[in-house]
Amino acid sequence: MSSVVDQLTGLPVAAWAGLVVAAVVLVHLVPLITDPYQVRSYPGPFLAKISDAWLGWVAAQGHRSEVVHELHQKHGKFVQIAPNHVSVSDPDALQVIYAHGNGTLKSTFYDAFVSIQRGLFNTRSRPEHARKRKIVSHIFSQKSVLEFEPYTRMHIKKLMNQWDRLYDLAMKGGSGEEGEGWQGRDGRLWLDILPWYNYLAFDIIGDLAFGAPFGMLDACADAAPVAISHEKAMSSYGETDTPEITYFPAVQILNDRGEYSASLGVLPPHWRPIVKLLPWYRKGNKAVQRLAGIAIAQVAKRLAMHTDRSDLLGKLQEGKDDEGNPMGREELTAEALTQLIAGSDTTSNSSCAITYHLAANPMVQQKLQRELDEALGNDDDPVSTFEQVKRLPYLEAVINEGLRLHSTSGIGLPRLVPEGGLTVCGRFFPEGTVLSVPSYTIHRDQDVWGSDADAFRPERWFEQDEKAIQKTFNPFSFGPRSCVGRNLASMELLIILSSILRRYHFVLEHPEQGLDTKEGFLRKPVECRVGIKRRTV
Ligand code: HEM
Repeated sequence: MSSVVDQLTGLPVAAWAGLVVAAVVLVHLVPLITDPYQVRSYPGPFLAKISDAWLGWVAAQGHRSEVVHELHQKHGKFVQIAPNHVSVSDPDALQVIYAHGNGTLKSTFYDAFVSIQRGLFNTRSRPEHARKRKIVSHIFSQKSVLEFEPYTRMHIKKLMNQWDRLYDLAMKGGSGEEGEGWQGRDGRLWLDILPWYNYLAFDIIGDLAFGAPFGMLDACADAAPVAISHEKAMSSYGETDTPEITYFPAVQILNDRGEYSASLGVLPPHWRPIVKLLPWYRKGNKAVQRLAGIAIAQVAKRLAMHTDRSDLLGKLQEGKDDEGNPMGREELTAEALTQLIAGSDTTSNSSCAITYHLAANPMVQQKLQRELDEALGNDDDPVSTFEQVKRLPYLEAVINEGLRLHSTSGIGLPRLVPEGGLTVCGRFFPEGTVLSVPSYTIHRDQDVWGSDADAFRPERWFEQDEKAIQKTFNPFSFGPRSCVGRNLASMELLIILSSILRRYHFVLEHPEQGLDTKEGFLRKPVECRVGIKRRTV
């Protein structure tokens, strides 16, 4: 043995390099030849067949949904996107891959999203998920969500006050930097609405999940308190003192974290410790730490308040599992963090994309405003109530059409085939294969949505086969891991969009440009510059 070691250590550098290259080639070619998941016959890029690096690279570029969509357009229903991963673009596959009872689990992709400890979103264990979901699901029941309405409406009012203030200044020829730069021109206030929707969504979820808003709407800035030392903050659990904090841009941190985790998560787990050393991934890893620091700082502050306020954290504290046990503080912090991540930029990016499409389609905007004026015309309060807008058909169609076309959650959410394998759309996949259905692609399926599937046209929601539409429309995913916050998300979108579209008229600043997006785990607009005119006094 020692002579083999002696011979190897005595090799020249060139021979070492040759050995490393040979080992890398072998590691990639053996699975291609032996085809343990029987996926080689599916079409897809050659690089994706031999290495996970292809999908990792595509994810890091920020347009995974579009790239996978093009592959489906070229190759059809089944596309191999990694050595053990097949993307299936068929609405029927949703019922099999994501349904209750078929035994699929979240893949190792979700390990890249863990911080503090596994939360409802990233736990891969079925019993652990069932336990958490039982505690959390009643918090998001329709009845419970209505208790959150006053907080939601209060922050929407704040956003409108800020826009009104800037509008009045703009009409006097003012301009400034608040948000991302604004100015008055041609009787309109011109600004990027994306940061404002982010301030709004973060303040709402901050208020609900941590007992106080981040104060972004007041400050007109992206800044959240972060615990400086996690270890120190964590070790003070049970004590009344709060951790030392500093301020970081939370929206930026969340974007960095999403891009990092979505790219790291598609790489094999044993590569990840090495990949994390690369500069781009190091920055993402820092974002994961800082995001955890936000939850630690906010939960510590909230618990020190000793209030009986009816919010998400209060309800999480009251929740008990089957044995009657409440969550410990670390789990509580991890779940509050889950809600911050899952419930903030999902709502803001969806609201932003929907507003973009309304500004780009003046006739649709006009029709929506007519419906809003008829339903709310006499009400002096500029912020609608859920009761007023929950059954406005055109508003609902506009929101659904925006969620369909933009697909905030657009990538195929990866699920692991269980023991015994799984048959999907007539094809058998053995245990260990990763399968996913890309929402972005099925949201553009012309057999379901018609030949104008790429257009923003809410009218289609009244025309097309409702059963096919409901089976294919997948913004909140499907089955046991579907969005637990769906009721809250729907309430927020209804109130935000009805209030804002009733009060303002929107046009695009650059109508010739499409909506530029960047995708990590979510598809996010990069910016959305519009001209706002106030419709009501
Ligand atoms: C428009 C807004 C929203 C969209 C499009 C959306 C979409 C989704 C999707 C697609 C999933 C499945 C993720 C996966 O399987 O990897 C999910 C899960 C989840 N969402 Fe949402 N969501 C939204 C708003 C919210 C809100 C407001 C909350 C709560 C504050 C929330 C909390 C969660 C949680 C905790 C999960 C994990 C559920 C589990 O695994 O049991 N979401 N969401």
